[in-house]
Amino acid sequence: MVETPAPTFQKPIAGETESGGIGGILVRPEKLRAEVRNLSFWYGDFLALKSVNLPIADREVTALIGPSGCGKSTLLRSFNRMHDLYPGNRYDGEITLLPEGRNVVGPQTDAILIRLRIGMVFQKPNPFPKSIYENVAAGLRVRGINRKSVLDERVEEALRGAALWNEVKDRLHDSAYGLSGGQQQRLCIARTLAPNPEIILFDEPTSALDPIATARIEELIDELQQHYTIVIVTHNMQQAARISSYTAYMHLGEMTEFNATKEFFTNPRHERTQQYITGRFG
Ligand SMILES: Nc1ncnc2c1ncn2[C@@H]1O[C@H](COP(=O)(O)OP(=O)(O)OP(=O)(O)O)[C@@H](O)[C@H]1O
Repeated sequence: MVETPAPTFQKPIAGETESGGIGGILVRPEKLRAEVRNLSFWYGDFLALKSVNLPIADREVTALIGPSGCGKSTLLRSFNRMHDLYPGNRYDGEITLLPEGRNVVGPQTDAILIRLRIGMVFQKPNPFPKSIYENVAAGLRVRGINRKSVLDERVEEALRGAALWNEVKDRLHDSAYGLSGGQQQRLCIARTLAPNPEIILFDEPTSALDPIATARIEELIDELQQHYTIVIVTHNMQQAARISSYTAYMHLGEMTEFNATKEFFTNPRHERTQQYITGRFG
C-alpha cells in the first residue's frame, strides 16, 4: 500500500519569509491605489502592527482576515487616521496614497482631509440623529458645500450609489432611525460616498445584519468597486471569498499571507493560513 504523504508547505527561498513572499506578499496587483510599507503601530506601549506590508489594488476589493485580535481593525483604522483621536498612539512606516505618493500616516498629512478621501463604514450602522437627507449631506457640509441645488443633486447621487434612493426618495426628511438595519447601513454607505472618496474602508459591515441585508450590501460592494478602491475587514471567510479580488491574512500583528483571493483559498502557502481557512485555528 502506498502511504499518502503528510501535506508539506513550500519552503521559503533566500530573502523570503516562511510564506514564500517578501513580508507575506505573494502577488503584486497590476495597478495600486495605495501601499502599506513597513507599518508599525503602538497603542501606548503595545505594538499592535509589526512592520506590515500590503499592496492595495486600484478599484478592487481587498479583504483582511485573521483571528480575533490579530490587528485587522487596527490596520484598517490606520488608513483614515482614526487612531489620532487617542493620545499615546504612534505610527511608524508608511501608507502611501498613489499615484501622488502622500504618506497617510505622515506627520505633515492633515487627518481631516484624509478622512474625506478615505471614507469608513463601521460594523454597526451609525446614522446621525438627523433626517435621511441630512445624514448624507453632512459630509458635504463639512466640505463647505451648502447650496441647496448642489446638495440635492449630490444627496440623490449618493443615495442612488448606495442602492437606497428608491426606498427613501419620498421620505428624505424623516428620521434616519426609522430605517431598517440594512437600510441604515446603506445610508451610512451613502454618507461615505457623498464627498466622493477614493478609498472606502469597511469594518465588518454586515456582521449586525440578516442574510438578506448582507446579500444586498455584498452586491453593493461589488458594484462600488467599479469606481472605488475598497478594503474590508471580515470574520466571514465565505464573504471574503465571494467579494474580494485579494485577501490578506494577519496573525499577531503581522502580515502572514497576501494573495489573489482564488489562489489564497485554494493554495494557501503558510501553514497558519491553511489552518485558519480550514477552521482548525482561530
Ligand atoms: N485601544 C486599544 N488600546 C490598547 N490595545 C488595543 C486597543 N485596541 C486594540 N488593541 C489591541 O490591539 C490588538 C489588535 O486589535 P484589533 O482590534 O486590531 O484586532 P482585530 O483583528 O480587528 O480583532 P477583532 O477581529 O476581534 O475585531 C489586540 O491585541 C487588541 O487587544
